[in-house]
Amino acid sequence: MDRLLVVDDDPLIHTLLQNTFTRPKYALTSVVSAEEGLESFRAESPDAVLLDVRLPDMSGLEAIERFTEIDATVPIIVITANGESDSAIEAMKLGAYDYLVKPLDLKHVGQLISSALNMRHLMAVTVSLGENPVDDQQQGEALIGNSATMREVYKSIGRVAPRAVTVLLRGESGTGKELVARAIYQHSQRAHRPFMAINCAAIPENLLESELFGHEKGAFTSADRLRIGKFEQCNGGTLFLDEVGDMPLPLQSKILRVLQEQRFQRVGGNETIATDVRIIAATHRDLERLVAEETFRADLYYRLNVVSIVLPPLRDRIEDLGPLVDHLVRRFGRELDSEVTKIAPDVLEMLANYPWPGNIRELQSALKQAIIQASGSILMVDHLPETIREPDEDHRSSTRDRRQRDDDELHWSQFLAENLEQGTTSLYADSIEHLERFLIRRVLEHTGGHQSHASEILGITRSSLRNKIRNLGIQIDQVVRAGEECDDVISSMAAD
Ligand SMILES: Nc1ncnc2c1ncn2[C@@H]1O[C@H](COP(=O)(O)OP(=O)(O)OP(=O)(O)O)[C@@H](O)[C@H]1O
Repeated sequence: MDRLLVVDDDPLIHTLLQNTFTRPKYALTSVVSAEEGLESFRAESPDAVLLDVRLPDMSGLEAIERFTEIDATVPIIVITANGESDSAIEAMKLGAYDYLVKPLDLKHVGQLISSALNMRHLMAVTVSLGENPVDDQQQGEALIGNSATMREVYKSIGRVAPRAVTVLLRGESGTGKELVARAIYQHSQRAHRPFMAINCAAIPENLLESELFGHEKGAFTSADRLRIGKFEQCNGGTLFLDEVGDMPLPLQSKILRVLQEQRFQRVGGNETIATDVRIIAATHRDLERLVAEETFRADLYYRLNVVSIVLPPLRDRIEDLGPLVDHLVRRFGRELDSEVTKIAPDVLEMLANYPWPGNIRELQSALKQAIIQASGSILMVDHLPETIREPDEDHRSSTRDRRQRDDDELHWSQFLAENLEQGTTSLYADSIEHLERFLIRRVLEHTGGHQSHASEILGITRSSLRNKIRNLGIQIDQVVRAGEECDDVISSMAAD
C-alpha cells in the first residue's frame, strides 16, 4: 500500500483525492496546514506528498525546504492555482517532483502520482547483494547470485559506491544494470538525496534534451512555460542515465560538459546553471564500436568508461540459475497466489540448457508463465513456455552463434585482406597482436574485468597481463579493477 500525504487547506481537494486514491492500494492522510503536514510527514513517512503552495501558516516554498530537510527522497507534487507557475518553477528548483494546476485533472494527477511513486520505489526499496532470501515476506529486492563474476560485481559496487565518481554499467539487456545502479546509489553518500532515472532510448531526441536540461519559455513552439530539467531538479542527487549509448550526438556534448564542469544551459536559455549531480550511466551497446562508427563521442566514452562494471549474461553464470529460480518461484508463487513451492529436477536442467538472450528479465517472464500454467505444488517441464522447451533453431544454435560472433569479432578475413592490400611487412606480429587483443578482452569479459582471475585462466602472470593490457590499449580492463589497483584509480578520480 502506498501512503500519500495531502497538505491543502481546500476541503474540496481533500474530498476529491480521498474518493480517488482509495484503499487497499493507497492510504491517504489529509491535513490542512504546513505544520500539520510536517508532523504527519515525520510520523508516517509517506511515499509521496501533494502540497498546496498557498497554505495559511507557511509559504509553499518554505514548506518544501522543511520537508526535504526531513527526507529529500520523498517526492513532493506541488498544487498551484492557475497563474502561479512562477511558484511552481521555484518549487521544482528546490527539488519538488512536479506540479499540478487547479482545477485538478484526475487522470493527470493519477499519472503523476504513479510516476512519483515509481521514483520513490527506486530510492526506497533496498537492493541487497548476493542474497538468497529465505524469508519469503522480505521487503526489498536482491541481486541474486554468488558466482565468481557476481561476487566481483558486488565488490565493485562496494568500492565505487562511496566515491564521487561517474560509473558506467555495461551488460546485455536484463542483466540487472538498473538494480546495480540503485545499489550503488543506496550505498553512496548521496543515499539521502534523490535518485532519478531516465531512459535515453525511450524518449524522442527533442524531448530528451528538455527532460534532462529543461527549457526556457518560448524555446520552441510548444514551450509555453519554463521547464526545469532533471539536472537541475536532481541537484545534490544521483541521475541514472539508462541506455546512454542511444543518446543522440548533440546531447552527448551537453552531457560531457556537465560531467566536466557541472554546468549546463536550459534549452533556449543563456544562463549557465551549476549543478552537482552524480551520474551513473548504463548501456547494453558496444560503445567501442559506436565510437569507431562515430555515433558515440570518444571523449564522452573515455569520461564515462573510467570506472565501469560489467554485468555478466545469465548463460555465463549458470551456477546462479538454481538460487535465482528458487527466489523467483517463491516470489511469483506468492504474488500469483499459486500453490507451486517446488520445481521438478529436469526443469532446472532444461532452464540451464537455454541461452537466455533476455537474461533475468526473460527468466522472470518464463517462470511467471510456468507458474500460471501449473496446477499442483510442483512446477514441471510441461509448464514451461514452448520457447524454452523447444527453442527454435535461433536459440538452439545460440551458443554456437555466440562463438561464431566472437570469432567474427576478430574480423580475420577483413583484417588479412586489408593488411595484404596495404603490402604489409609485419603481418605475423600484427596478427598475433590482433589475436592477443581479442583473447584478453574476451577473458576479461568472462571474469567481469577481474585481472587475477583472468591471468590464472590465461596462464600468465598478473604483471604480464597488466603490461599486455596497457600495450594493447585495452579499455575493458577498466571494467572492474582488482584490489588496490581499483582503489588507486577511484581515489584519483575522486580527487578529480
Ligand atoms: N541478479 C539478479 N537477481 C535478481 N533479480 C535480478 C537480477 N538481475 C536482474 N534482476 C531482475 O531482472 C529484471 C531486469 O533487471 P534490470 O532492469 O536491472 O536489467 P537491465 O540490465 O537494466 O536491463 P535493460 O538493459 O533492458 O534496461 C528486473 O526485474 C530485476 O529486478
